Amino acid sequence: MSVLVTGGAGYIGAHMLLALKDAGESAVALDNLSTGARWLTPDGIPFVEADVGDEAALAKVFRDHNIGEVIHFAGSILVSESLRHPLDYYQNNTANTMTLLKACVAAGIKRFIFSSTASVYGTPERVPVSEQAPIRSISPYGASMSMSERILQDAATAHDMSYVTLRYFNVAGADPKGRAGEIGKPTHLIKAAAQIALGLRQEKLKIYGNDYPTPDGTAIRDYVHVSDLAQAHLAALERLRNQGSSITLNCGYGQGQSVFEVVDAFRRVTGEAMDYEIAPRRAGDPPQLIADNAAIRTVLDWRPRYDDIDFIVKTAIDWEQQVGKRQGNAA
Ligand SMILES: NC(=O)c1ccc[n+]([C@@H]2O[C@H](COP(=O)([O-])OP(=O)(O)OC[C@H]3O[C@@H](n4cnc5c(N)ncnc54)[C@H](O)[C@@H]3O)[C@@H](O)[C@H]2O)c1
Ligand SMILES: O=c1ccn([C@@H]2O[C@H](COP(=O)(O)OP(=O)(O)O[C@H]3O[C@H](CO)[C@@H](O)[C@H](O)[C@H]3O)[C@@H](O)[C@H]2O)c(=O)[nH]1
Repeated sequence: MSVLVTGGAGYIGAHMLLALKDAGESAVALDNLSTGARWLTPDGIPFVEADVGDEAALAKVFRDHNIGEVIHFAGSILVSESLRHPLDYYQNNTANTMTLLKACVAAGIKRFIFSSTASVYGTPERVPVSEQAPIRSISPYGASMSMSERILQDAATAHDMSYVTLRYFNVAGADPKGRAGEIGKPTHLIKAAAQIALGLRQEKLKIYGNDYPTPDGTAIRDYVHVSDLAQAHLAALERLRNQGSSITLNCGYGQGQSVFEVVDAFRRVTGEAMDYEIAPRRAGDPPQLIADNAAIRTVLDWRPRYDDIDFIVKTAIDWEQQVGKRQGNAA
């Protein structure tokens, strides 16, 4: 049996494929290459170029490959973009997830892992935020994902499917062996800062807001290394295979860094201070998101290996250096 990884040519999906491959699992990647790239997927893993909104294409994948489980990463991920294009976000994250679930039910898939997000909490009343906190998204992105969570829950209950929904906090860094990393537009803080630190972009880092109600005025996030996140999915898979019940879990380290603290980590890692400028707050950004991760540590026995902001920053820089070279070679 193989694991179907949707969004397998994307940032987190590619790391998941590496983790599956390293664990000796058989996997199939599916991606429409809207933000992902075929070259990011590891060698030896079958790749299907298709859209998760295409029910016929999905039925064919389930027919052609012996799929036992689905891990669903395909989607649109940017909070600020979702405010400008809400309908695209509801289409890609909610409607297309529903199509994927219909295809799974038709194919008799019994185990499903869903990539959700801390954005479902909106602006939490207190941090660390637990899974029991109210769902109060403040962006179409967050709302599109919380709706998918609910659709998955209802479909699973009715169709004898079990699932793990993982609410990721801010995923960052790159494979420590340099086999994968984040590609595409540098909108995420750590990717943007890594490019600036390497001189790949001749501009100052923009810090979106220094007037948040946080100790240094900049927004706080719980940055989780992408390889630790991939390991959490392997543990989730094991839970489902051992007949564990469906569950929704936060995936973050339980500690936050402000934007200034991330800038400081870059200084420690590179030995040079980074030039920055203060810009207005970015719409849709909550002041603080930090995970209460007690549940995932207990239920999945998740033991992060890379919960160190300097290590995250280092792997992000190493990856940008490598991708910079690759693009230089391609030019
Ligand atoms: N990166 C983060 O910090 C973060 C945090 C929380 C949740 N998530 C969630 O994790 C998932 C993966 O995010 P990522 O950071 O790897 O993003 P990404 O953009 O790198 O990967 C998404 C992949 O899905 C593909 N895709 C998009 N729409 C598709 C469709 N309709 N059909 C087939 N393929 C499609 C893209 O081409 C891309 O390869 C998303 O659901 C995202 O919301 C990410
Ligand atoms: O150039 C930049 C980029 C970001 N930030 C700030 O850095 C923090 C983190 O921003 P970013 O890295 O863009 O991530 P988020 O907007 O927090 O969103 C990410 O993390 C969420 C979970 O918390 C996921 O759901 C989203 O998919 C993912 O894009 C925020 O306060 C931003 O305002 C800057 O100050 N300058």
